[in-house]
Amino acid sequence: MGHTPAPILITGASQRIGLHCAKRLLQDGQPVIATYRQEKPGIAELRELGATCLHAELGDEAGILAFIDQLKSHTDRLRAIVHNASAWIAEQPGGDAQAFETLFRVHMLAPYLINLRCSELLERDAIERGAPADIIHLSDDVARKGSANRIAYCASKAGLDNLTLSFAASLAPRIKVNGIAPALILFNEGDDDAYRARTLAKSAMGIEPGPDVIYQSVRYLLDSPYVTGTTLTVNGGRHLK
Ligand SMILES: NC(=O)C1=CN([C@@H]2O[C@H](COP(=O)(O)OP(=O)(O)OC[C@H]3O[C@@H](n4cnc5c(N)ncnc54)[C@H](OP(=O)(O)O)[C@@H]3O)[C@@H](O)[C@H]2O)C=CC1
Ligand SMILES: Nc1nc2c(c(=O)[nH]1)N=C([C@H](O)[C@@H](O)CO)CN2
Repeated sequence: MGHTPAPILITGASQRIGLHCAKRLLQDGQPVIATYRQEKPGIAELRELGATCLHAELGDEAGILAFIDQLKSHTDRLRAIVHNASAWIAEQPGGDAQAFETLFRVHMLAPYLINLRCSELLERDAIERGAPADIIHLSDDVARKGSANRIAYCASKAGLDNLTLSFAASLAPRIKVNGIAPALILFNEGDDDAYRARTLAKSAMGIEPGPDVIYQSVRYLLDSPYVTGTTLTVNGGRHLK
């Protein structure tokens, strides 16, 4: 029986939501393995807090497989996997096959291969603890209705929602698999006032909530012994307008 809790893997944790959730989990006393693509100040922060930070290029198969090998050289068990890494790419006129493929790989192929090849690490922890382990997919509320200007992004997130259902059926009862579908959580630096006003008006709550609402959702899913195959909508009531 391992005395130290098994780590939680969070992909794309160098900034914003992933970084916030990694820091909150570390504050909870939970070991974290964080992936990054570019060395950013957030990675130095996580190292300072004791996280293991591993480089991962999740936009191509070779990078995904290389990361899985690297991960397995660092741990033989995992409490949970949070698939947070994401590229928010808008459509180019006429489409861009390379962008489409990158979105598919980051949002679907990486979770697919990591889940299939690392479920043994989750099962090992679940058996040791006598309680289920977790996989959490960060999706997007926009998958519910489609997106006129991020068609490929949205389709890849819809595919991720379907992976949640299949993996939940396949991995129960030792591993729960759920999604979180946010709408606006955090604006980006370049978002101008007009865009911000338009976006805030799209939800019933009309606020930019910040990343802790996602950590709260992650915490709920980790702590529930019964919820699986579910995608939590964290959208401020966007579907009501
Ligand atoms: N922010 C929001 O309001 C919303 C967010 N979401 C979802 O929540 C999650 C977190 O959102 P947010 O924090 O804004 O995400 P970001 O746009 O900040 O992206 C998170 C990380 O993904 C990593 N990433 C991107 N492409 C790759 C790649 N090819 N390989 C490896 N890593 C990659 C980046 O790493 P690096 O910086 O090191 O390159 C980045 O730091 C995402 O899945 C997003 O789709 C959904 C709806 C709303
Ligand atoms: N990978 C990302 N996905 C999304 C982002 C982001 O910054 N990175 N941002 C959004 C927006 O919040 C959008 O919902 C409203 O501006 C959606 N997905």
